[in-house]
Amino acid sequence: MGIKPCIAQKDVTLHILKTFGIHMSKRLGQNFLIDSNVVAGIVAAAKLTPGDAVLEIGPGIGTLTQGLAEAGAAVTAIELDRRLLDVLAKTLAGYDNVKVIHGDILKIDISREINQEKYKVVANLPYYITTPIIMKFLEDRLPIDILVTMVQKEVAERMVAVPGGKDYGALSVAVQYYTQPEIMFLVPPRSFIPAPAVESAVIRCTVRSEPPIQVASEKMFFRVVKAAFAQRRKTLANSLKAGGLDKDEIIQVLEQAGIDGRRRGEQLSLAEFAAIANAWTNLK
Ligand SMILES: C[S@@+](CC[C@H](N)C(=O)[O-])C[C@H]1O[C@@H](n2cnc3c(N)ncnc32)[C@H](O)[C@@H]1O
Repeated sequence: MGIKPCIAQKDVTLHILKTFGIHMSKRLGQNFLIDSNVVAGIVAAAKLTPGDAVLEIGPGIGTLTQGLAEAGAAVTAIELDRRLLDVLAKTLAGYDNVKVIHGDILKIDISREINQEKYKVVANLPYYITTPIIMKFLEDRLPIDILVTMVQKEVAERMVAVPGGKDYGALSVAVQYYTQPEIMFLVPPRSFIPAPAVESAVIRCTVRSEPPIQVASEKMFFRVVKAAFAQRRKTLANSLKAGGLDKDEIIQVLEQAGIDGRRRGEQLSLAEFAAIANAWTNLK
């Protein structure tokens, strides 16, 4: 897909902001999309069919929201910046399939606002809270089937990373435990105003109906993952010690899991983390 910024959309955006006297807030991660190809790419990645319920986080001045509404989605858009509500009332006035709510996505009771059996999350996320938002949605097991979001390129790479590389970490394991993530396309800084300092990527996470591995206790699984990545250079045996096991327990756990304690967390697959967590659970 071509990703040339659309000059017309840039002019429209600047005109709207000027008309409403709005200065974009760095604190709220406001980098607005001005590239209609990127908007179309995000909408396509969400595989929308008319009537699909969509939760959009941070509609800004409504550029992506319009794309979603035109694809026939029933959009619920949550925006924190009160100043943008008047703008959105204007830019989205022609759509009866959009509901805008003023609120903080990390505090709002989402299931009250979007009372659907299944919905999709589509967003150009504020980068300062990308990971907490995605993790909250997944951990809370909201009834989401697809999550399509713009994130920093580095974050996207960490989400899809496989064992052995420098990008593989606790975020990779958690995202891959709950979903099948795919990087859809990269987005250059010039597709936004103001242009961010970093490159971006659109990622699609298809939520799994079942985890890819069997864990006796999810809490224990994530405890092991956290301990293994707390200090990346430590061997697994040392990480487990720091995670709360004594020497004998470590020997037992690793033996039962069939894993060499001299390996490091960054080399372990989800199945191997699960084997350690299950062996640890059996100790108790
Ligand atoms: C990167 S901009 C994207 C704007 C628009 N969707 C676009 O693509 O042009 C992020 C948006 O999220 C909003 N926002 C920031 N923090 C938020 C929060 N905690 N809850 C809801 N919206 C938030 C910002 O005000 C801004 O409108």
